Amino acid sequence: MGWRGLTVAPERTHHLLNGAPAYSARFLEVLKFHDPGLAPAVDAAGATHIDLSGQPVYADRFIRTFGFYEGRAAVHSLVGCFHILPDGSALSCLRFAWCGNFQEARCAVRNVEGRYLHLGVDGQPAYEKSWRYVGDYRDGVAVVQRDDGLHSHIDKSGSHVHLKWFVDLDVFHKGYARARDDVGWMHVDGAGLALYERRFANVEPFYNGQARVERFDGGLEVIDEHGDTVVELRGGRRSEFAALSADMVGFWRTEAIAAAVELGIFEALPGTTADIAGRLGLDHGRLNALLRALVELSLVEKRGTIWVRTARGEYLAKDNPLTLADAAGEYAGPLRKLWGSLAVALRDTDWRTPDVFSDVAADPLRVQSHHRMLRSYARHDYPSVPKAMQLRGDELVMDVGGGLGVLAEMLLDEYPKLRVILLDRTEVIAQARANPNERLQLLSGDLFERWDVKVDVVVLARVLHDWDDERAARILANARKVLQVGGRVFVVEMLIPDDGAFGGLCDLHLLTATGGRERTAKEFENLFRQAGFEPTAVQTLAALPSIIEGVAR
Ligand SMILES: C[S@@+](CC[C@H](N)C(=O)[O-])C[C@H]1O[C@@H](n2cnc3c(N)ncnc32)[C@H](O)[C@@H]1O
Repeated sequence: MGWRGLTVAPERTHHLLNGAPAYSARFLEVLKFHDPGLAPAVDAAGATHIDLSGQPVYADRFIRTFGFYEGRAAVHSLVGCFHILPDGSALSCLRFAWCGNFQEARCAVRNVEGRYLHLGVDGQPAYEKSWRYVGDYRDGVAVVQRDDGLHSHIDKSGSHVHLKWFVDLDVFHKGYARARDDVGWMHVDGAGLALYERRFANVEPFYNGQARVERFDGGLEVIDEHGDTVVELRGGRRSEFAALSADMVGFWRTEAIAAAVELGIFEALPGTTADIAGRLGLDHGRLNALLRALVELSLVEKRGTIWVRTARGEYLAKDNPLTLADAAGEYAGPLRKLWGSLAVALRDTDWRTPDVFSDVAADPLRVQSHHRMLRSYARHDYPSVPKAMQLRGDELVMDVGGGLGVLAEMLLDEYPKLRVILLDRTEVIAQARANPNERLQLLSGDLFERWDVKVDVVVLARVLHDWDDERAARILANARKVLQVGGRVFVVEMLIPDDGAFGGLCDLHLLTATGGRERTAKEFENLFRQAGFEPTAVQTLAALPSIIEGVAR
């Protein structure tokens, strides 16, 4: 009988053979035997591997040892983690922060810089790159996660199996992999293409052509490879009636948040109800009602008798650099009023597009608040944009409709020799002047008038989505005029997919607020071509916006 007949005794101090101790030695702990007949064991001196007779097979001791896989075992030592061969010698001189087990002649490790990669059988990196995370190989393919959190598949040489990236991803089981996009889980084929349009809360791998999936309403069903229902295993667990009712009163949330901000609740925390009521001059009972609603919205919580802001509630504090306090007022006030005309906007061909920027300009207080709101979104969404743009670093960049200059400043920080011209409306430029930077030139101007400059790069961050195709094309035509052939344009915008509903409500928001629209990558590329740009790349970022890049022809 070989090592397969040995089992770990219930006390975990030795192994059994046919129910009797396989040897006389006792250990602090033993694990299962693996090929070639060695088991991890811990004695008073440390962690080692033992043979079938319970004898340590080498003299060294480690902090921790793991089972042999493909003739190599991971060990933790004082100088780091590495693999040993059955005689206890190190596979290579490399040391890691963590080592996995060999599978299919590859092994996942994390190096001391915190980066993951795969080793080959010689213990050396199997390819040059390193990743935020890597999984084990299965049938020659592994999942890797890049720094922006998205996942894809690589082969054993580290090359991409396809160029699709997903929020979450699994290895292939019988030709299909489980994958998740922003909407939900699906199955993809070897090219990374979705097998069907539906998305689910969860999916299992395909089993003889069918897979069990959980719908977003909690229902369970078995689907075929077209995503069609074969059999329903459990009906929806959430009531569609209740879900619809909750959607219809979505404004309760908008208004409760705006009222709390207006009353200064988030500045008055932490405190007891009596403290806050006293500070803000509010009725105790009504304040309590508001605080309870804010708990339901995960914005405050009660610790003992003290109300405190939650991590989410912190974003409503007015002194938070990412404050959404201004957004709360905008959404409950003027922007909500514009939504009230949605049916008119959709139905009436002569509906007049709102001029939100002139409306904002007409109220000096709203100029401040509206642009603080945009500044918070920019601070939140743009940190990865400058690096992703991969500029040379010495260009003159024009940030058109650049607002208070958040992206411009991020660009100047990333590229110390860069110069930026920021163009925006007069009242916005006046507010932007509060943050002078000698490499930043502020220019009052109009998106639709001639821009009297020559630059190397034009950036349009969340500008085109405010306008219909005709006006977006005019802005891009202006961008083309300030560039020479070879000059580059970067559009930073959320992309909506060719199929599917993602971004649908955002699209309606733009229609009501500015008469604008969200666009697919193809729609941007068409606009680029009309304006004399050749589309060159679309980069998806972990944050909401993508970067659509073009070169002036
Ligand atoms: C949605 S904001 C984007 C701001 C900034 N780029 C960002 O991403 O945070 C649109 C910007 O376009 C500016 N804008 C709107 N109409 C304009 C016009 N006719 N001329 C110049 N700028 C304009 C607004 O003032 C605002 O700063």
